[in-house]
Amino acid sequence: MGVLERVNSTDDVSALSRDELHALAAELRSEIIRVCSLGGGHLASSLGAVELTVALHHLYDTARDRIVWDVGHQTYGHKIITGRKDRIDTIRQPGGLAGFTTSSESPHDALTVGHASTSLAAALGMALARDARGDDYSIVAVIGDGALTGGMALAALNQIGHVKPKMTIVLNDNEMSISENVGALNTFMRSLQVQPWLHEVEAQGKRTLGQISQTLVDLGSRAKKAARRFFDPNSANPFHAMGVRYVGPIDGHDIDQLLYYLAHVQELSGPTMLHIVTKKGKGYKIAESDPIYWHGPPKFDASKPVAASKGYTWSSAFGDAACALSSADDRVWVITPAMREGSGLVAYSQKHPERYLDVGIAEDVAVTTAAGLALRGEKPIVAIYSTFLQRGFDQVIHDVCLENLDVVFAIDRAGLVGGDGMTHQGVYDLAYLRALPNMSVAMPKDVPEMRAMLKTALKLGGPKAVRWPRGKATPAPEAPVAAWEELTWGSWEVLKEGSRAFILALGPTVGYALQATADLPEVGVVNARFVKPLDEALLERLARRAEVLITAEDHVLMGGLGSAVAETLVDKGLRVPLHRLGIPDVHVPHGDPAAQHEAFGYGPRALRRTLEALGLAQPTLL
Ligand SMILES: CC(=O)c1sc(CCOP(=O)(O)OP(=O)(O)O)c(C)[n+]1Cc1cnc(C)nc1N
Ligand SMILES: [Mg+2]
Repeated sequence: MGVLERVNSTDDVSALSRDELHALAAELRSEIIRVCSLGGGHLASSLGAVELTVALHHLYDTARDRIVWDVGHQTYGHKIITGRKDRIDTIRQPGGLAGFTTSSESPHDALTVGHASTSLAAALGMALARDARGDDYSIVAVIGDGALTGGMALAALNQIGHVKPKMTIVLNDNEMSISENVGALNTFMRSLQVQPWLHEVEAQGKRTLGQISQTLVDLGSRAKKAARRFFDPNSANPFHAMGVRYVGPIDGHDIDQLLYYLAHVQELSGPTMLHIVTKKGKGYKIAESDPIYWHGPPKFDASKPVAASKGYTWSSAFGDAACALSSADDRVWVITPAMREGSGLVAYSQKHPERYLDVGIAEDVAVTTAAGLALRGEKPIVAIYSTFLQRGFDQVIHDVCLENLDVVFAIDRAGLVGGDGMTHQGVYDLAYLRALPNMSVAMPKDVPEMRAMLKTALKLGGPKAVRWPRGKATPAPEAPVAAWEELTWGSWEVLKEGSRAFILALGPTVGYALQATADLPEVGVVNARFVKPLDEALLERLARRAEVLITAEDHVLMGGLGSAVAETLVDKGLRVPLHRLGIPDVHVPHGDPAAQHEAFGYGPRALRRTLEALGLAQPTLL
């Protein structure tokens, strides 16, 4: 029987011998590969955190002590050994385990996460609560080098260094975000990592000295640090400077080292950062060699893993459009907050490196850097997921809209996103952007319209958001920017006339509406492609003719297209009945977006049922 079979609780992990811990790590690694091969998932990050996971669960009672994982995507091993091994095959599947730590799922999950850089502030709060109550449980925040580029993390570190609560911060440094990590801290961390050979000499020296006396080992270590500071005062460690004790870097795949340092650090007062160096994808050659693709692969054949093409997606279309727009106008820049691959910008970053900027996981910095560029006459495009734009919302108001600057927001993953679930749904941006003076928001039905919207937005200037969903797109023939359509900003298009009713559709629901009404000449379909400004003149004409209007959107109802239409009808005193379809006031978990669209009433079959219920279509027997 393998060790993992005997692990049914974290108490079991605490009781394991060193050899059994090593065996458990190997079995966890195989299990993570197997699970991700079945349904996809965050493979490389979880593989890189295996030894750390085993060491933490051996040392800490995680039902009581708090392990605060940043992002929480690297926790497949954590989930397996905290009582969820029998359900781990369901991870990210409809009704299955979440892909990130989720407090409702297990007492071992300290909090619900998915967005980066929150762990340090959350851990600080937990430490304050613990100390205020006179409790003595341990708090360990685990933050990746990518997540540490987030402003929240650095601001929290500043506070932690000031308040000095007893806590451990494990910096899991694998030199990767999703792409290669960026920034000065990343460069500094590289300087801390001396060449492997020097590491080996040092380790050998420690082993030899250790056979004589541990005190000598400690003395040697202190002498090394003193010498480093003496010969190179600039090696002043920023973490030290922020009042956080720094220890490391150590090998994050060496369980013995991890146990030794974690146990010692645990005894120290105040906050201590333990810097561990790991390899993203550790133990799975193909993931080690390509941690970018294997950060979050779709399902694959574990016996012969190959990186599969994701096909032509909306992100591909945007990447191509950005390349063309930047070639046509040398004032066009593209800024991404650490989502080069996800936003389809690999080719762009190679073709226009001089006008490409990856600011790290720092959406606020992305937005305000764009504002700075626009203030000097450039034409920046902020390429950003809908969910992550939430991190730069104040900057959109304060730094872009107030000055009415020429910044285009190219918003990817607008709508329900599937496996990433609750923390990543892109379903609020219409509501929060629509409210901003000077901002406008559009959503194309297809790639030519995406191109037209981006071109027109850049030409008109001012803050403009163009949003599109996750997933496949229908390619359009290549064409020079000069040949791309220029739109009348704020104009809708009637795709299908109707004598009795109209569906005002947006993005994916345009296709759904055409599908649901193909045999219904009395029901028209409008591509309501601008949510701000609405096409008020057309809306008024439709409202005066129709028996009923229906809005259908892959967005929360509160504040979306349907709200905008309702407000306008009321303001204009138009009494036509309005039927709004979209996401109700709930957090939507991971699942299959198409099935969720049907469940929320705006998929093609659900739309048809609504038309039947409104007497606009014959009820079907099915
Ligand atoms: C899952 C997800 O959405 C991830 S995982 C990840 C890289 C994290 O790098 P880190 O070094 O912290 O961890 P590593 O993968 O182990 O190297 C990013 C940028 N994202 C997207 C992202 C972007 N922006 C924000 C605010 N949160 C998230 N989660
Ligand atoms: Mg990393």
